[in-house]
Amino acid sequence: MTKILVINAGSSSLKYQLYDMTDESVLAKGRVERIGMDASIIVHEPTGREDLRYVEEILDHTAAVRVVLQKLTDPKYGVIESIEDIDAVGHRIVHGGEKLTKSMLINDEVKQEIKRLFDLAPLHNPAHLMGIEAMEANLPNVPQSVVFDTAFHSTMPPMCYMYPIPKVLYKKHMVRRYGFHGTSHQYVSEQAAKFLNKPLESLKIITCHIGNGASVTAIKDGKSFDTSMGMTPLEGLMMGTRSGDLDPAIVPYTMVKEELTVNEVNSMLNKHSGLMAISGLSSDMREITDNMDTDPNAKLAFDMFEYRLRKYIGSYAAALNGVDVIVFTAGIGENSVILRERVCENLTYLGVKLDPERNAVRSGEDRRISADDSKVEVLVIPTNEELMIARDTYRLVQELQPETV
Ligand SMILES: Nc1ncnc2c1ncn2[C@@H]1O[C@H](COP(=O)(O)OP(=O)(O)O)[C@@H](O)[C@H]1O
Ligand SMILES: CC(=O)OP(=O)(O)O
Ligand SMILES: [Mg+2]
Repeated sequence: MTKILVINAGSSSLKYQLYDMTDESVLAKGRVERIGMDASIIVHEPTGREDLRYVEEILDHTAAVRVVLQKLTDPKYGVIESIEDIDAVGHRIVHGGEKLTKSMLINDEVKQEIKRLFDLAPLHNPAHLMGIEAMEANLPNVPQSVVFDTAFHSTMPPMCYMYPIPKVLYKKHMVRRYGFHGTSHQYVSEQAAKFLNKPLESLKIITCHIGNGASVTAIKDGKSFDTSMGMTPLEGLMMGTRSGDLDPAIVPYTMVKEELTVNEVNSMLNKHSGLMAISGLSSDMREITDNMDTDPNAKLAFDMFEYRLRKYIGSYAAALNGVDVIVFTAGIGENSVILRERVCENLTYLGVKLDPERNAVRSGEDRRISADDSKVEVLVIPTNEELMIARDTYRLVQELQPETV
């Protein structure tokens, strides 16, 4: 029971990693992108072997799952002999709501609940269910588990998760803050404590997961106290294509002025805002930083992104009454030297002192980027949501079949 396949199904993509849990090694990973469009891109990277990349029409998630299983067992590019060698499948699920607060094996009730939450994560949950059902169709006898982005944040107190609006909306329609990227915030906070060789419970930590989707979490006693995403992954920071926080009055106002439907305004805020909207250039931080010295729109996009992130860090330092550790992670957090520099140069009032040489190092390792005399430890910890999902899945299948342990 050691080979665990981890699936992260998005609306138009499906990412996968196959682990051997005897030593937590990755046997292969890859992704199918542009599912349902005319030219899907397939990337398969078996460890220690030649990578494969090609274009083919993949109509839906069931077809994408078939491609993944074929690649994993392919005579040339495969890493296992048969799909029977896969012992369990773990799925990332963005929204678990109030009921699904820990990782679990999939059953009909769990699937129903994921479905009930479609409205709260319209970009993510429908795709996850497609991924689950496609896997079930292809591997009917293999146990499958779900690991929720929201789970780590279920420790938030009501003061942090309630919105100051009529309570009936919470009772009737689940309107409250849930938070996301929890698997990542949890992983990097645990790694940070290990790196510093200090008990996790003794640290006040602010974790910044800055990828295409981005969120900040305030962690105390090893638990999520507050986080920047809310009922949906739209609240909080400015992101690649998402607005993050704004005056809610903008929604009805623009709907009236521009004659937008509910779907159109949702799409505007989720898919056509953020870095993309302000720069008019790209949602990709690399393109923004490459162009910001010459393009004023790219500069404004970067400045807003950085400023909004810094304000959250400041407010979470207030929420925790101080901060011992700031962690940067995910695509931008791990890679953008300039973003980390700009954020930290304006946090000196907290006692943050960045070491520019350490900050400039490019590496896939956990690392300190603050100076030795900084009052706050500033770390870069590469996230690994897939490993967390594989670990939880492995634990759940072991509990299921204790005789094989
Ligand atoms: N070297 C780099 N410098 C700056 N930004 C980078 C670099 N590499 C990746 N990124 C940024 O990371 C973001 C994607 O992050 P990622 O965590 O992969 O997002 P997601 O998982 O939400 O798709 C993009 O904005 C991309 O530009
Ligand atoms: C919750 C969320 O925003 O996820 P992602 O960053 O993968 O879009
Ligand atoms: Mg991500």
